[in-house]
Amino acid sequence: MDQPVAAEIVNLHKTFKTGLGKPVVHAVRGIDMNIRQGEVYGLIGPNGSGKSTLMKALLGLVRPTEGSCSIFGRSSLAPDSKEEVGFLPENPYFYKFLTGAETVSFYGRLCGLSGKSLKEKVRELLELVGLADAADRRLGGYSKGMLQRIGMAQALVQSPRLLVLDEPTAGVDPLGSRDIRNIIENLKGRGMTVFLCSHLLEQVQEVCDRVGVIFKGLLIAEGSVNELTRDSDKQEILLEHASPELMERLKEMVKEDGRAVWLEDGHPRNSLESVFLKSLLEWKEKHPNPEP
Ligand SMILES: Nc1ncnc2c1ncn2[C@@H]1O[C@H](COP(=O)(O)OP(=O)(O)OP(=O)(O)O)[C@@H](O)[C@H]1O
Repeated sequence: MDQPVAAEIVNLHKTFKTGLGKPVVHAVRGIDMNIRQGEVYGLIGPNGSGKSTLMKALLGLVRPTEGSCSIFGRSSLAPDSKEEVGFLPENPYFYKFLTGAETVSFYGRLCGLSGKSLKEKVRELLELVGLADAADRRLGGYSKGMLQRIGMAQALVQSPRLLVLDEPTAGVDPLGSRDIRNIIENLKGRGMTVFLCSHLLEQVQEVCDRVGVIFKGLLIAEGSVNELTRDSDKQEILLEHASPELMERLKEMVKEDGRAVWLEDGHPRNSLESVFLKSLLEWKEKHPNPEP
């Protein structure tokens, strides 16, 4: 049975006027989409395809030209719909002179937290995003990946049930991206619904349960990662240490059956990103205390 819906987008259209006598821009052209409770949904699409506009409409930051958006059954245009949602924008701005702890505390106060509960929340979130050790360092000295993680802590400060992330790993190196993916997986394990957009397809593939593909304001494909990536016309057999003779025999058998058979160069490929991460992890294991 399908999970209950966390966010619903119905026949969403958004056009922008760009000036007197100039043509309007159709950023989103009639999108229907559901984000189910507890899932990680990834929206992918090239630059200018309408991802941010759709997210902003869902967050009630832009008013639909036509159609509607709702979060846990409440219209996105209603102020109380914001109570359940945390947002990390594409290029968040933070005060560089504040420390990590002060930053999260600042956003916590804006959300009405104070005293012991605020202190406890700040500690818990810095722990969750892996910045407990950097809590008292100023943001001016944080890396891009650390800033994105502080951004996630900020988005989580009011304990939302839906987390919306606009390009959470943009400009972050593969190690930093992996940290962010781990946080998303951890949040999913705690029952959080996550809606993210990205053009880093491989990362979306690794972390998302379902993916929507948006192009020129239209949702042109949607499904689970398995459904979308499976080539149902073909089957792949992986053999360990197969001898050339065995390979020849197998090829002959398949040919006798009248089917096409391909033998690439014999070995399946890992993604460059997974090779890069694996090499770094192996090196770190071998060098637990590297020289600075
Ligand atoms: N405020 C605005 N005024 C006019 N046009 C806009 C406005 N916001 C977005 N657009 C246009 O709407 C279209 C979709 O933009 P949007 O930012 O939603 O795309 P995107 O997929 O998020 O792109 P990117 O990956 O580059 O962030 C683009 O043609 C953009 O120029």
